[in-house]
Amino acid sequence: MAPYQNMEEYNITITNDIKERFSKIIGEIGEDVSRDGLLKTPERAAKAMLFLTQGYQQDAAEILKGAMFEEEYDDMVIIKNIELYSLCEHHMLPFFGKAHVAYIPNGHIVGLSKIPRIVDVFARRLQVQERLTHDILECLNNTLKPKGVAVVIEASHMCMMMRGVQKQNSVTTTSGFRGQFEKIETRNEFLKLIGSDLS
Ligand SMILES: Nc1nc2c(ncn2[C@@H]2O[C@H](COP(=O)(O)OP(=O)(O)OP(=O)(O)O)[C@@H](O)[C@H]2O)c(=O)[nH]1
Ligand SMILES: [Zn+2]
Repeated sequence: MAPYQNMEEYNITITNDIKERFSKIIGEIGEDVSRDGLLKTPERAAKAMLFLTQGYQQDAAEILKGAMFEEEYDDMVIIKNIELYSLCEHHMLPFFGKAHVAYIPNGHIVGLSKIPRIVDVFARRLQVQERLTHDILECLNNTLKPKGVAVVIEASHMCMMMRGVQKQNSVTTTSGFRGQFEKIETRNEFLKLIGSDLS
C-alpha cells in the first residue's frame, strides 16, 4: 500500500495491472485480443477476479464485533443453507455449495446477517474447503466466544467436474465442531436439524 495515495488509486492500479496480464493470457491461448467481443474482456475479468477475492481486504472478526449483543439465550442458533462461492487454491476454479453454521451463545448473540457475511469473507479468497471450514469456525469461536460452534460445508468443485477426474455428482462434506458440539448428542441434534446424513 505504501506507494499509493489512497485506496482508490491502489484499486485502479491493481485493476489495470491484472487487466494487462489477462490480455496477455487471452492472446497466448490463441485468441485475438483486439476482436470486438474481447475488447473489454481483460478489464471485466480483472474486476471479476478482484470481486471474487475481496475477502483479502476484509476483517471477519471486525464484522462480527460490529453486531454482538448481550443476551441470555443459551440454546442452539442455526443458520443453514448459506450459499457460498469460492475459488480452489490449486486451479483457481470455483467450488460452490452450502454452509451450515451453528453456535450456542455464552452471554452474547450476533446479528444474524453477520454469519453469511463472514462465510463470504473467507470464501472470497483462494481456499481449500477444509481451511474455509476452519476459518469460519475459529473466527466465531475466538470472537464470539460461544459455548459451542459448528460448521458444515457441502460443496462441488469445478476442478473435479469440468477437468481432471470429471465427476459431475460428487459432493465434498467438511465439518468442524468446538465446545458443546464436541458432545455427540449436541452434534447429532445440529446434524439432524440441518438435515445432514452425517449423524
Ligand atoms: N483437499 C482438498 N483438495 C482440493 C480442494 N480443491 C481442489 N483439490 C484437489 O487438489 C488436488 C491437486 O492435486 P494435483 O495432483 O497437484 O493437481 P492435478 O494434477 O491438477 O490433479 P487432478 O485434479 O487429479 O487432475 C486435486 O486432487 C484436487 O481435487 C479442496 O478444497 N480440498
Ligand atoms: Zn482445484
